[in-house]
Amino acid sequence: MPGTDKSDRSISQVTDQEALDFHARGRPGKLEINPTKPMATQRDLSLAYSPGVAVPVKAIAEDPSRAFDYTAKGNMVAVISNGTAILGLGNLGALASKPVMEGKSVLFKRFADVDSIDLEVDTENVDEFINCVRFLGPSFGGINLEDIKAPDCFIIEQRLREIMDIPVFHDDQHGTAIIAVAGLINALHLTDRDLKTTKLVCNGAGAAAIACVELVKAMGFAPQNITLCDTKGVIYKGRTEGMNQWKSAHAVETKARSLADAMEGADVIFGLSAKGALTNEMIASMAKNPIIFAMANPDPEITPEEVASIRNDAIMATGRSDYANQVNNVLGFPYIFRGALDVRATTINEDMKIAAAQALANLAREDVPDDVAAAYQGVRPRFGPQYIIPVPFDPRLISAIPVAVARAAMDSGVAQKPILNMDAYAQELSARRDPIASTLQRLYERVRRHPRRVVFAEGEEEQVMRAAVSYVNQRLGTACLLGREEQMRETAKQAGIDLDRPGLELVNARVSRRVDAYTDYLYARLQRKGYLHRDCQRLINTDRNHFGACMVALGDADAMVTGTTRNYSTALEDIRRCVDVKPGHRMIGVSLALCRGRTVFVADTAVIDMPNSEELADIAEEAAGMARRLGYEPRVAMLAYSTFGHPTGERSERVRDAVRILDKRRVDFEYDGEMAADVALNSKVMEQYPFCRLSGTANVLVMPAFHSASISTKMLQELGGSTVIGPLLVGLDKSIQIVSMGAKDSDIVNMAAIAAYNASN
Ligand SMILES: NC(=O)C1=CN([C@@H]2O[C@H](COP(=O)(O)OP(=O)(O)OC[C@H]3O[C@@H](n4cnc5c(N)ncnc54)[C@H](OP(=O)(O)O)[C@@H]3O)[C@@H](O)[C@H]2O)C=CC1
Ligand SMILES: CC(=O)C(=O)O
Ligand SMILES: [Mg+2]
Repeated sequence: MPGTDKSDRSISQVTDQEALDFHARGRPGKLEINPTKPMATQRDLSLAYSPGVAVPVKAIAEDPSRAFDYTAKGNMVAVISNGTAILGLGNLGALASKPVMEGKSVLFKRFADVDSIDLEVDTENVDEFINCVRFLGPSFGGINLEDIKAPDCFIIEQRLREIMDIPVFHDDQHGTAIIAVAGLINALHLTDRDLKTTKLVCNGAGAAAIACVELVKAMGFAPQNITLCDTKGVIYKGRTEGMNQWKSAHAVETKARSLADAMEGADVIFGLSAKGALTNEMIASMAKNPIIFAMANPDPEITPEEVASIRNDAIMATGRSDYANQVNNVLGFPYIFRGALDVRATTINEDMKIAAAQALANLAREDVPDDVAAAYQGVRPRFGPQYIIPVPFDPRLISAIPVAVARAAMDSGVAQKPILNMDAYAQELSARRDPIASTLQRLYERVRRHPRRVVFAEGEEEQVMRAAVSYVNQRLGTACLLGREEQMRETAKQAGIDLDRPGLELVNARVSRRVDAYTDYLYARLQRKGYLHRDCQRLINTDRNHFGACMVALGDADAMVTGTTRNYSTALEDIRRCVDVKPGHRMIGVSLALCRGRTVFVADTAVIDMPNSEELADIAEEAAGMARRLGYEPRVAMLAYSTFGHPTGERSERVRDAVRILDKRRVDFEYDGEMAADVALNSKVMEQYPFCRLSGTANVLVMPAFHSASISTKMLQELGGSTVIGPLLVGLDKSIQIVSMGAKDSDIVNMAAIAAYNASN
């Protein structure tokens, strides 16, 4: 059954229940809307709403182009569907299409920082649909039509393009065509084929198929070498059944009548139809080194496993993320609109589409640099049959494709706001990349290559169970859930969590054979600190933090994560009874704050209350080490309220002394101070101190005390819109992390991955 297959093939394989839970949990759905301007005071209200709002209203009324300056229009795309062709699932109606449309909107934001809203229009009447969309034009910078069945989609798109002055793009047609053509360019290259003589069969003659065939012909394929098939078989000249003008335009003179006939000796098959439409016999009858793009979603026309069982000379692609070569329009629409919006293009024309396809094809041929390799599950890909197209998480897409699209728009005369400096534009685009995703991806990737056994100490908690399941599903290693088995099973049953899977272990301290060993170990550590043997036995038997930490201390697990049910300091005390600080190190907390394309490490956010100068220097070293382990070259700012001696004060003196201590220690990273936070983080302000030894703005901030560290990270999170991960515990002899109370399963699994990562580094 789709979605329940638990084979090892995929790291993103999900069960149906997981998919439902994902959508239902927290705020239902996948989107929310956030304001971009403060709305806290009477003055804010007066500016944002009446009377202030009247000023931009009048400006726009006078000059409509000002809407791009004063409203969100220029970065806003509507994803619009009537649900008549939802993926390959058919006509399930407008409402049922909402999860897909919300998903597309999220992908716009996630991959290209385009704001997007989904609109489901409840009509199958073409004129009604067109009328509904045309009048929405002023609200948006672009319209992305989605999952509208053929031939209605052709009429809808064409009419809307004629009457609207913003780009209208039917993603299933052109997005799919662009990606399929990019993959095809590379597959033809690898199989040494000449496109003029290559024979292509396309199964499906709907939105995606017709657009693909048109783009393939525009590339130079000979029309007589392309055979289109639909549910009635081959579309041949003279056929009358199930025809329309768009199919007729591609009808060929041929004796072939069935898909099987057409596929005999074919070089390429495009599947844009439905699950299972291709048979083993058809695949066997294709030419040598066939190119097979089975693009139906969610299930392809034929699976890569089936193809592999028949022949080993094929280049195979599907629309799914869990196989090599994902030919899916997600690789296109976010970036194509990004480029089109940035030059305020009036349309997305053929030149822009071909430029996008070419840019995508070229990207797959480039060497994959280190920071990109993390996006490719495990092995660094090299251009070849298993890698003809980049993956959606490839961080280079955001700079490569919009640049090509914007340039093509400018060259073809549809750009209303040309970009003068393309290099600067490419850099700006890279900064739009979501930094948390690439940091975590790199980390996950390392753990996947060195899977670790992690203790989830609060195993009876529902969110902890979900995190453990996710940890295992993502192939990060073994998850040990601590708790009473009966209780865990009951909670899991209620929550619909399947605990019976390889790699997930339920560990009950009360019946564990290791209780004596852990008790003896703990007693040896605590006997001169007022603990009797039976006190230690009770801690091991009844307290999961102690039991879990001893598992790690005695090598029965590599790492541990806890904290959802106890406050941080209590959990830390529990752990410290069982685990030492690493010799020569100091235990501190480091938080990662990710905001507007920047990542900064803040320390110490967890342990030392009022550090003296020595301790501040230690904190700098530990935090710099952590930054380096996560792939950042540290530039450490020793923060204070003063900058390089002004104003003077006792706390700043300590920070200044810490810098002198670091000088004496000859540490191998950049640091300077004392300095105020704006000097550390703003290059313009830093320029006023030309002697400052940092080569750029700081990415590690050492706070003068725990309270300032804690207060500032929490303020960043609450007011500054930053994502804050941590505090991460650094300097312990064993890898243990504490999440904050009430952490969500995704936070817990991130922490477990970090703990697993630290266990190897
Ligand atoms: N990988 C990707 O990025 C994308 C994949 N797709 C996939 O392509 C498929 C079609 O989508 P779309 O074009 O939007 O849908 P449409 O409804 O516009 O077209 C569907 C077409 O497929 C044909 N078809 C359906 N079942 C079969 C079959 N068993 N054998 C032959 N032909 C068949 C229909 O034939 P008839 O005309 O006779 O009814 C029709 O021509 C879907 O599975 C979708 O998920 C779509 C967009 C992007
Ligand atoms: C990917 C997509 O848009 C589809 O399958 O319809
Ligand atoms: Mg679609």
